[in-house]
Amino acid sequence: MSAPKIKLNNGYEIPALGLGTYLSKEFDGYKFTKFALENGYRHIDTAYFYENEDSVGKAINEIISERKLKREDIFIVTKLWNIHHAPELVEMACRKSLKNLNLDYIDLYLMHTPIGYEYRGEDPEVLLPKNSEDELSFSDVDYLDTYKAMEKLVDLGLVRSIGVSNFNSEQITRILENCRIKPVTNQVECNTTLNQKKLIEFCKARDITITSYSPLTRPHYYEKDKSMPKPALLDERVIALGEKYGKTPGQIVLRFIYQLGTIPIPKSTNEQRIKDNINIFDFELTPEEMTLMESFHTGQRSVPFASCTKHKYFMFNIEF
Ligand SMILES: NC(=O)C1=CN([C@@H]2O[C@H](COP(=O)(O)OP(=O)(O)OC[C@H]3O[C@@H](n4cnc5c(N)ncnc54)[C@H](OP(=O)(O)O)[C@@H]3O)[C@@H](O)[C@H]2O)C=CC1
Ligand SMILES: O=C1CO[C@H](CO)[C@@H](O)[C@@H]1O
Repeated sequence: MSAPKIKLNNGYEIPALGLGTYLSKEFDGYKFTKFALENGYRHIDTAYFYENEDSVGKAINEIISERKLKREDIFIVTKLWNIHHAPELVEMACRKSLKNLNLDYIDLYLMHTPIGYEYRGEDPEVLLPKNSEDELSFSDVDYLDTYKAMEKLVDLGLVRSIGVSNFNSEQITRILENCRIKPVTNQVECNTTLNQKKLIEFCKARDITITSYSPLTRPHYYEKDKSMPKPALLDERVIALGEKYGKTPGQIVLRFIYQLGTIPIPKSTNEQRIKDNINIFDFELTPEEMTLMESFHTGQRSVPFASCTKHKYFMFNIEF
């Protein structure tokens, strides 16, 4: 099965579900990206920070050279990391991602967060720089300046679309009031525990899509630590809905995230689950079932960026 496509505000189309790749490193990043592309996925989410752009790119290039897909069939998303926010670093960082991916353009380049970290140069490169108190060492680069440098990447043809990730409504407004090229998406955590109804409505009114990360509420986190948000796929009512539709609980959750009007990017390195996770476009939850799925909302985050709360651009201080 493949995902339908959603039109972006710049005319390009994004497949309505993608493969997440955080923690799918090296051979896994390669093997499961390739498997996903062979099984209907056309949208892959990676990031410079994940250190797997090379593995993901290897899978994409093999699929193209084996003539299974063409480059234009695949929508590849990667992200500018927080150490590269200074405007003079943005083009270099993008070119590094392109080199890692071994591609000549990126479909969608996102600013990973509005928060900049200290840049310590290339040798050695430090992705999570710490100060003497062992806290993250921030930079105070204005994300608007970073965004304007990203706009130039579109002019250069290095990226087709740009967007943001982990931005709140005020930060989105500030970008919209000052940008030349609108962001096409805001990639944020969105799942049953944090269903983002207000941010979805806010972005929709401005023709910005929401891409939903951690759409399954990170079941592997809850398994290890019961203080983490509980994934709805463990709930007996969701299991019962799965039985009704002949779907797994994970498919019910992903269908809910899709029916909220967002683009889920579930991560999996399990062949059966990779196939299942995209097989959600042949059934529909009723309004009553959507209400049930909404009842799991508590607002608790799986990815709270707790080490960034002291930064002036910390994004989760306001309601949405
Ligand atoms: N922009 C940002 O700041 C962020 C972006 N992301 C992106 O979003 C992607 C997805 O989010 P992520 O945090 O990985 O969390 P997810 O909610 O996608 O959860 C991934 C976990 O769920 C398991 N899983 C996958 N499918 C199923 C299923 N059908 N039923 C039960 N368990 C399942 C996986 O195990 P298994 O592999 O064994 O199937 C894995 O352990 C990331 O990989 C990344 O690409 C994530 C966080 C932050
Ligand atoms: O993309 C990401 C994956 O998850 C990490 C946390 O576990 C985040 O820090 C990062 O933004």
